Amino acid sequence: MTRADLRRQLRARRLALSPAERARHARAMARHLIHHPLFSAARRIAVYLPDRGEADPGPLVRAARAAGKDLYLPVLAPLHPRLLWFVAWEPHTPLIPNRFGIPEPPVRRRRCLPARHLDLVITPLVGFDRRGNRLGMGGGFYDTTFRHLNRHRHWRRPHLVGMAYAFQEVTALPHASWDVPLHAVVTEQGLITCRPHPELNTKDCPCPTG
Ligand SMILES: Nc1nc2c(c(=O)[nH]1)N(C=O)[C@@H](CNc1ccc(C(=O)N[C@@H](CCC(=O)O)C(=O)O)cc1)CN2
Ligand SMILES: Nc1ncnc2c1ncn2[C@@H]1O[C@H](COP(=O)(O)OP(=O)(O)OP(=O)(O)O)[C@@H](O)[C@H]1O
Repeated sequence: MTRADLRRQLRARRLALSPAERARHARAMARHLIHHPLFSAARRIAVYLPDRGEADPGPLVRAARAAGKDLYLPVLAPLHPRLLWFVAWEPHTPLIPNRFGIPEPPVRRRRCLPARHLDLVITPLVGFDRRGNRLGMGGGFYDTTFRHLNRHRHWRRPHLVGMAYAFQEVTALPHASWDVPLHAVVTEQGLITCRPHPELNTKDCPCPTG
């Protein structure tokens, strides 16, 4: 099966969930994450606004606000085809649809945070495997934005955690040189800590520069 076929199939399955199932799974995902050190240790957390059947970070967002965390949303960087900026998101922040129709806050320089200053990034995804390979919407946005995690082995932040339904897991996704592996994936069934290929395992090994 090609990547495009796999995307189509998994996206259709996501869209077929009922609103009640979607809401129940979203609450379970939040429960699994808020009891995990990845969440408790994080102060600056990026989330996303769910689009066309994506897992809903809503309950997690409410818990994060209650816990006093700072929240950020991805914004398509102007003048760059594949880069995301992260902009502060408070309850009153106005939102404007981007070119894909996904709402985003307006870019104000003092509200933008460099991606490497985030502690935790909750990423949307279409498919994932247990090595942390991620199939996204095909824009290469998250890989481009967090490529420092591959290039500089001593940079551990932010932690990238995918949010997905358990049925979005596939046995193995092909790995491209620019893919930035996910640290973990949270589904309605629990939190999966990913184990990258040994030769790609840059984050769990003791590192002289780290
Ligand atoms: N909710 C959410 N926000 C997000 C992402 C995401 O995957 N989900 N992104 C993650 O990167 C970035 C936006 N990337 C996106 C890439 C493609 C499409 C999309 O709808 N593609 C169309 C075809 C594109 C076209 O022809 O214009 C499609 O697949 O139907 C949407 C978002 C930033 N924000
Ligand atoms: N570092 C890079 N160098 C060159 N091309 C890249 C790089 N990152 C991404 N791309 C391009 O972006 C395209 C989409 O990448 P990929 O299929 O991995 O996106 P995705 O992870 O599914 O999408 P997204 O992160 O936006 O949800 C690739 O086909 C490739 O052409």
